[in-house]
Amino acid sequence: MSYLTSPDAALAADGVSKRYRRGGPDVLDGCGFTVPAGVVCALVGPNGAGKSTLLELAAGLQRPTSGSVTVLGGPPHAGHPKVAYLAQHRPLFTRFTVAETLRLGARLNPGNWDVRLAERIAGPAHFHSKERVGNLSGGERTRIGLALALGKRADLLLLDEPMADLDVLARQELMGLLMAHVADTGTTVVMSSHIISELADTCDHLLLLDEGSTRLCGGIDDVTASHAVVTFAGGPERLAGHTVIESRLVGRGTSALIRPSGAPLPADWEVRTPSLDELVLAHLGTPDTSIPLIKEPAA
Ligand SMILES: Nc1ncnc2c1ncn2[C@@H]1O[C@H](COP(=O)(O)OP(=O)(O)OP(=O)(O)O)[C@@H](O)[C@H]1O
Repeated sequence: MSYLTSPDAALAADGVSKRYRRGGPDVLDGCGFTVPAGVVCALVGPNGAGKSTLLELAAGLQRPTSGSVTVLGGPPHAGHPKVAYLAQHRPLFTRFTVAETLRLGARLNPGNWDVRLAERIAGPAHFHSKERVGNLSGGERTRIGLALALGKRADLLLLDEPMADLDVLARQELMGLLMAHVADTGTTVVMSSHIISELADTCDHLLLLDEGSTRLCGGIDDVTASHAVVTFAGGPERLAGHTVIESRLVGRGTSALIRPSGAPLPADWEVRTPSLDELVLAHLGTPDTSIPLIKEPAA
């Protein structure tokens, strides 16, 4: 499947494969999608699906084995002035103090550094300025990483599990700051996470990876509206003609998550739109990747 790179795309991949070593497995395998500018995109998928690899390709820290990645209309490269990347392992200079780390952020982004936002996230209200980064906890390092990423005033924020090791209050505070920043600036965000319910509240776009391929990509409202949870009396043979993502017997009836064929559904069926959780779980439980599940980008 070919994905045309729209001029409005913040991030696009076309036939991207990635193999880390010769003879090794394809971590990404012909992956294609478009993330439009201005969206907050949830990047989801099981462990090992290739989410971090994809973000590293977009950040220019890895190169695809084949295919192409486009970032803000051009090729990705490390140190892109308009792209900020929060890596999963939060690489920071451990001997630096917190204050030195924020000063480095300012120095690396001359004329383009939001000192107020960076200080709000990781300033004196949170850290003693002489605290060494190497002594901080995982959640505290995440806070510093987010300060560096958001302070950069980037057009594209690539965030690898940004809330993973934060406590509940910090999560609420930093997600709130991130969303306010996005509302103010229109920054595009691609954010991986395993906590789908949290993403449902904050993201408007979905990119679902499984075994290195795109399973679903599109606006969350569009993607959920193109599916239905249906419940009816009788067996699964009544689902013929629809694309069945998941089905199970309930009592004497059937409950299923389907992509309706377009024909009117029988009047005796109960029908509702799935939640994002239901949709993602059902797709990840479906091994058949040949079903055309991906929403094509608009021409
Ligand atoms: N530098 C590397 N060298 C070799 N293999 C790698 C490297 N980085 C990742 N991999 C492999 O690529 C696969 C995908 O890893 P990746 O970290 O991209 O997945 P992920 O979807 O982010 O997983 P998780 O949800 O667990 O963070 C894994 O099997 C991993 O072992």
